[in-house]
Amino acid sequence: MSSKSVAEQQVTALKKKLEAAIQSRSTLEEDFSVQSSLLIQFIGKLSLVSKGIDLELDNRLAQLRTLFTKSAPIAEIESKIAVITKLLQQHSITNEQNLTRMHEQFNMAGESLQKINGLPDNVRRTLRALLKETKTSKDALVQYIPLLSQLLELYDAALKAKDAPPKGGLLQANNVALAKADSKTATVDESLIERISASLSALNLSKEHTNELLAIKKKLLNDTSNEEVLQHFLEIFDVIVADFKDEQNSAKNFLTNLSDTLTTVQNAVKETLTSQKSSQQANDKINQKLQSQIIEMTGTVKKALSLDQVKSDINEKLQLIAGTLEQKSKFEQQSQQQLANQLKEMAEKVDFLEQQSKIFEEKLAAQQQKSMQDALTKLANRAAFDDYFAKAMVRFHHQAYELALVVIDIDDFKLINDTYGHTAGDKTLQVIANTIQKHVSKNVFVGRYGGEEFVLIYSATSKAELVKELNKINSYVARLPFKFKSNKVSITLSMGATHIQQDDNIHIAFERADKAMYQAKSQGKNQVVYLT
Ligand SMILES: Nc1nc2c(ncn2[C@@H]2O[C@H](COP(=O)(O)OP(=O)(O)OP(=O)(O)O)[C@@H](O)[C@H]2O)c(=O)[nH]1
Repeated sequence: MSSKSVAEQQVTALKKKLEAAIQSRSTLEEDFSVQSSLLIQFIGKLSLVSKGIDLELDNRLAQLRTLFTKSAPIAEIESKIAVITKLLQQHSITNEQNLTRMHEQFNMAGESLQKINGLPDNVRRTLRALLKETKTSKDALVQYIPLLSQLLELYDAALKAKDAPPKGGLLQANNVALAKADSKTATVDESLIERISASLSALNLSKEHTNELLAIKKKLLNDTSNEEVLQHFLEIFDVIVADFKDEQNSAKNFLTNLSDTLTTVQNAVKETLTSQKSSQQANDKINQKLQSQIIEMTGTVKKALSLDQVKSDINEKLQLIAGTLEQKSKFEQQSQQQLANQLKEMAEKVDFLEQQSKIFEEKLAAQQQKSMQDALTKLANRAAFDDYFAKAMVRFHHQAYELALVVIDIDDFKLINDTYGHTAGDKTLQVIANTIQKHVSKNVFVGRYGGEEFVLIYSATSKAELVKELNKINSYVARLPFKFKSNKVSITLSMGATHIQQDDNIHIAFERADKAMYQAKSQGKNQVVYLT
């Protein structure tokens, strides 16, 4: 074959390759254009979805779209995508946080609604189902929208039920706060008054203020409008504030007296020291005078020429010395008297101070005792019980002994309050407290735990003895001749008892005794239940 035909063949082959290359490039370009337009569409949709969420994200997506339309270099497109990816990651984190917050807020709002009294049954049921459904968090915020709308509907239903006549049970507390204008006619929240009355009984004020408080409490229990209740609450606050002020003043007075007395004693000591100093100086002067008189007399004797002259000189000088000695003795007497007076004065001041300290100490001791005593029943209060029981538990864990705890609750006490009034309830509490105190064995701790609950702590009593004694107390109480509004009433107790076990702590032991007491209630009340 000639060299020309070889060249021609090569050219033809090259042409073919070129055509194939052009063909595949145009296929590639077509593919790229199809994929670019797909990507542009995708970015367009992404922009639509994320529109308004973040201005920067909006702008970046728009820029990316433009880069694709202009077929910009890949490197430029890549850097834009990196920025957008970062922004999207941040949004994903924020979204997670929002989701958690929304979940919590939703549940809180639902639970708040659940707590409202008097919610209609259907609303309560739907709410319970709704809250059950949202117990676990949703995957997207958008899923909360229908749930929120349901919750709003329930709130709406609750509000409508509240407005519906009669029985203002629902949202009653809000009513009281909101409708000042209606306060003259709104129903009085009796449970609130009962709670306040019970808390007032636990206050330890001075006798005078306790009487004032009792008078207001009496009025409070007869109040028929919220306005009166509010007025009496204000009066109660005034009495409490006045009592605090008195207490503060009495402590302040004592401290002022103490400070005055100390200042006086300090001054007296200072004066004594000064007068001692000045009397020392005066004494020195007299001694010097005496010394010079004696020296002078010795000189005169030496210089004297005749015995008569000596006699008369000595006589004269002795008189002078006697005078000075008399002066000295008078002066010494005077300063001793002065010193004795000053010491007496000081002793009186110290006595006075001692008396004052004693009074204050007694007052402090009484105050401390009061703070550990329940004002109504005069039994040990909750704080005293906590203290006593904690110490008993420490002793028990150091060396085990028969330590038992009893929780007592008066049966159907609310009924006494509701039927015969709070004052009758208070009286009942006092009588029952006295009866328990009177019939428990020696060395048993008796306290009022709060409300109509009492606690006993036994330190060396077996189960059999304990249950026997509790049953005895129960029957004493049941036989008490209560009479309210000429009705004979019998009051009973439910008691829960337990002995402390080696691996008990305060809470476990108390819970067991409390559980035993509730068991006594559920088994029909008026009985003792012992749990091991
Ligand atoms: N008078 C008066 N009542 C009090 C005092 N402390 C608590 N209460 C009332 O005691 C009552 C306790 O009632 P509930 O806890 O319902 O129990 P209950 O009526 O005894 O019923 P059970 O325990 O089931 O037998 C409430 O009415 C309280 O207001 C108080 O110091 N004085």
